[in-house]
Amino acid sequence: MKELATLTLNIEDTLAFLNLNAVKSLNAINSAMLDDLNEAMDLLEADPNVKVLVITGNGKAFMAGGDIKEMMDLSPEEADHFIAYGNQTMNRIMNLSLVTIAAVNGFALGGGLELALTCDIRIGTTANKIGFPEVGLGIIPGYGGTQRASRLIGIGQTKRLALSGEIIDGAEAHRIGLLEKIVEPDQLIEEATKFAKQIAKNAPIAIKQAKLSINFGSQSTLENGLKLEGEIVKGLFRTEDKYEGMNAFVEKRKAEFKGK
Ligand SMILES: C/C=C/C(=O)SCCNC(=O)CCNC(=O)[C@H](O)C(C)(C)COP(=O)(O)OP(=O)(O)OC[C@H]1O[C@@H](n2cnc3c(N)ncnc32)[C@H](O)[C@@H]1OP(=O)(O)O
Repeated sequence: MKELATLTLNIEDTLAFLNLNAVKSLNAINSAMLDDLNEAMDLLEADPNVKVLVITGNGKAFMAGGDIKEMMDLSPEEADHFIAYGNQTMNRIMNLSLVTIAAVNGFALGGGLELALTCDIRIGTTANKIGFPEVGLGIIPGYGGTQRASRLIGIGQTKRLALSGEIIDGAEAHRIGLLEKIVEPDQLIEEATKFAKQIAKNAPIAIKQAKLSINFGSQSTLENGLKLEGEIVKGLFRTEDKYEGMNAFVEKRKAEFKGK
């Protein structure tokens, strides 16, 4: 277990658990947390064994957003740096080659929702309070929220949240596609772990390439996305894991993937 000032990182074989741990401020994200997130990613990138990362928040919030107390006195130039550092960190999380699951507990507001949006999968709870309250503070989502949310749930639902500051519950977030699954609060980590294990048992290169293909496609034309997908599938036919997966099916046994 690695314990940093604002979070802990626990690596258990092929799974990793990152718990935001600035409980007193409801895990509000500030420069110290951005530093810690980058240090955690350094550790994750150095461990090729880890296949899936689960991010959650200790206490009653996944994250209550950007640290208003740090932001309130920033000059526009300092704010530019804070936003750029945050964006660089969020992009780094989104582009991690391992699979990321946001286990969204309680509040996920502003930067908290933006962090969840960088993850590949969002599992929430019936007790969630989710939204973009930034307009009530005189700003807008600045860690990619207006862009990533509209790609996930569409322009209309994103405007609904980002223009009004409306806070929605888990059931509504699930209904509009902001959460892929919801469970009761006491089931959250169990469900996220179960789903992480389900992902981790699949062919490692295939998992990474599926993520890459989907992420690339969400930012490109259909034509270019299909081209990349085709190249990836062709490449996967050269892997040992493809032979193992298909042979195991025909031989009616469990595949033993090597990530080769
Ligand atoms: C680039 C990114 C930009 C952004 O994300 S802008 C920020 C967007 N987020 C928000 O506007 C949400 C702000 N927080 C709240 O509205 C409330 O909190 C909640 C509704 C989430 C929870 O309310 P309750 O249960 O009454 O708790 P509490 O007493 O307000 O919070 C406990 C402590 O946490 C601090 N805190 C909460 N959110 C933030 C934050 N975003 N930045 C800095 N501190 C925060 C509070 O001040 C307080 O601290 P103390 O006990 O010292 O009074």
